[in-house]
Amino acid sequence: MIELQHVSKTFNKGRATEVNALNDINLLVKKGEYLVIVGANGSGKSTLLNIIAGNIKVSAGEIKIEGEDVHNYADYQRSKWIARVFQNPLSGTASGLSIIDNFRLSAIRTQGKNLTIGVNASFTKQVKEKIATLEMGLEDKLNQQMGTLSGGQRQALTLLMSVMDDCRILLLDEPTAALDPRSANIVMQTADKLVKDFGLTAVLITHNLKDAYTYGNRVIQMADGKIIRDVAGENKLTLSQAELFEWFS
Ligand SMILES: Nc1ncnc2c1ncn2[C@@H]1O[C@H](COP(=O)(O)OP(=O)(O)OP(=O)(O)O)[C@@H](O)[C@H]1O
Repeated sequence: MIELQHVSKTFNKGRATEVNALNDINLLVKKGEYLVIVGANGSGKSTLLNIIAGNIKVSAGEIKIEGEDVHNYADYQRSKWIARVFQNPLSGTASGLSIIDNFRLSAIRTQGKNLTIGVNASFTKQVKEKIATLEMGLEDKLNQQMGTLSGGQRQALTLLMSVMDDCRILLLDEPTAALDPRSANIVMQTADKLVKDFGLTAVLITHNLKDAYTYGNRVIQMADGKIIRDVAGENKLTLSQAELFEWFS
């Protein structure tokens, strides 16, 4: 669960370049909800995601994650709950390491000093089984360098790593913007499956009408740092693509 109360963010306060990126945002994303955020360039979508992730501090307001007040927590302190997938497939994984070493690194990051991970055969088996669910044939290439994989394969593996970490919240920041349509489809479908299978709370930023239409059970539109439209459940299902198209401007 993610809860924002009266959250505002001003960049460059007091200077000629001052921007009110977020204006008094109130938002409750319930456990298991898959929220899609749309809106024009500069409407505040990334700032909102960065504030949830802890990459930037709020100028005013409160933020709770899984019921805990994380107002002053940095991103690394929030990483036990939050996984994030960025636009650039290179950001989620280490190119020079193998697939299995990337999974080890990811597990060590969240499980701290549990050094058994590195030598544990059951860990490798577990990773292999998880990767097989992607149906990309990567389960037989655990020792292949991550840098040799396609962008779509890397994004799908990044998604898997985040759920193996036991994260409860998945932040998807235009995860398919740099991918060809086929890879983009695989990544979006993988994310959707993981959100459902693991009951994750997810937030997706997208400029893609089809993705906003197809995925998620709630959609909000941002404009000038505010949430100006918010539709969930049945009402999202009945929203037509033509109606949703209006939300992108
Ligand atoms: N670090 C920063 N310093 C100064 N201004 C910023 C900073 N980050 C964002 N802004 C400004 O805040 C406003 C909201 O930006 P934000 O990136 O959140 O919008 P967005 O909806 O994600 O846009 P896009 O769709 O183009 O990614 C914009 O006017 C932007 O220029």
